Amino acid sequence: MEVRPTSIPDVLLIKPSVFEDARGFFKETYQEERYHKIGVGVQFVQDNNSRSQRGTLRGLHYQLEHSQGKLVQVFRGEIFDVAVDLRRSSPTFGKWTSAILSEHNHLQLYIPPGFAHGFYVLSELAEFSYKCSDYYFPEHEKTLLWNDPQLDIEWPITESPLLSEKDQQGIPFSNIEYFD
Ligand SMILES: Cc1cn([C@H]2C[C@H](O)[C@@H](COP(=O)(O)OP(=O)(O)O[C@H]3O[C@H](C)C(=O)[C@H](O)[C@H]3O)O2)c(=O)[nH]c1=O
Repeated sequence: MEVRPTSIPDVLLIKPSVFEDARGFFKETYQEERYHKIGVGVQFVQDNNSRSQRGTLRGLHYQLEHSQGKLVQVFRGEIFDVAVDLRRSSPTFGKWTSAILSEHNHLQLYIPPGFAHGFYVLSELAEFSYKCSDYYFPEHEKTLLWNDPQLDIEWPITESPLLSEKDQQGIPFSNIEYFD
């Protein structure tokens, strides 16, 4: 297992050990003791899975109350994954970091509570799977505008993305509620 730094210290890029043989491969996608040791300091309580077609952009979402830490990964396809630091007291407040996660690189991104999260699908199809450290509370969910000019996220977008109704009406960074 390898842990790689990202441009935001608390966001970790993790490469699990992958054991390949003539049948295919095996990897542990989560192991509490080992992940706590490398800094994944949360207890996960919910697993999610979404499937998206090429050009889909989901995000940028966060729960202001019941903020969720997330361990995200892709089991099919490839995505451009983004985390935005919304913790006002953080030295990287308002900064974003990204990673290409794919079925081939096996990379996982750990995003602690206090961040907005989203991704853009680069492959024909993306099977996205992630662990959350708190439950889903739709009443507390917020959507940060994915293409907010102040954040200036460098999405590798080739055409206008496929967005949900909710994501089309994201709130600009200057108007959202942040974490202390
Ligand atoms: C997130 C969630 C959604 N849902 C239901 C609510 C809707 O009926 C349906 C689709 O929800 P939504 O359009 O919010 O799904 P995404 O756009 O993939 O949302 C996720 O997108 C970004 C990438 C995230 O990081 C968040 O985990 C999450 O907000 O699933 C549930 O029942 N439980 C849940 O935990």
